Amino acid sequence: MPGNARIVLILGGARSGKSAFAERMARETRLDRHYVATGQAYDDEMRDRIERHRSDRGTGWATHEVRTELVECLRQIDSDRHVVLVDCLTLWLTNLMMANADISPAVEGLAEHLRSHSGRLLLVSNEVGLGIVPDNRMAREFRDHAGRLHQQIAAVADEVYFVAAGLPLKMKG
Ligand SMILES: Nc1nc2c(ncn2[C@@H]2O[C@H](COP(=O)(O)OP(=O)(O)OP(=O)(O)O)[C@@H](O)[C@H]2O)c(=O)[nH]1
Repeated sequence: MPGNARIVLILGGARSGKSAFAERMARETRLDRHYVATGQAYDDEMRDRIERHRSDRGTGWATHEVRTELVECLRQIDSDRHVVLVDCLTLWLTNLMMANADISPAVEGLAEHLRSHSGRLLLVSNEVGLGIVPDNRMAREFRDHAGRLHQQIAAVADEVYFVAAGLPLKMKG
C-alpha cells in the first residue's frame, strides 16, 4: 500500500478494476490478508462471479462472508499484523436495506469504528450516482444512501481513490 495509509476507500463503477487495484494494494503490504465479502450467491450468475473473484484472488487470503454485521467482523479481525479488504460497501448497504435496518446509525457505526481501527483497511465501493435518475423509489433511495455513505467514509479515510478503466485516480491523501 503506497505510504502508510491506515484506512483507504476505493470507489469505481462496475468492472472498473477497483477490486483488482485493492487486491494489489493489499498484497503490497506483505501483511496477513483478510477478505471480507458482502456479496451473496443468490443466483447462478452471482455464484459464477464469486467463483471468478475467488480464483482471481488466488490463495493466501482468509475469507469472511458477512451480510449486515460488518463492524462486528472488522472488530474481530483488526490487528496491526493484518490487512483487511472489504468488497464491497454498496452490497453491505443493499443487505442493510433488505433487512429493513436503519441505515444512518449503521453507517455512523462504521465511520466510528474506522476512527479506532488499528490495522490497515481497504474498503471497496461502487460509485452508483453518476447515471440518470433511477425510475423507481428504492433505487433512488439506494443511490442517495450510497452517496452519503461514501461522503462519511471518505471523511475518515486517509486515502481515497476513484478507479475507471482500470486506472486509479487519487482523490485524497
Ligand atoms: N460471498 C462471497 N462474495 C464474494 C467472494 N469474493 C468476491 N465476492 C463478491 O463479489 C462482488 C464483486 O463482484 P463483481 O460484481 O463481479 O465486481 P465488480 O464490482 O463489477 O468489478 P470490479 O470493478 O472489477 O471490482 C463483491 O461484492 C464481493 O463481495 C467470496 O469469496 N464470497
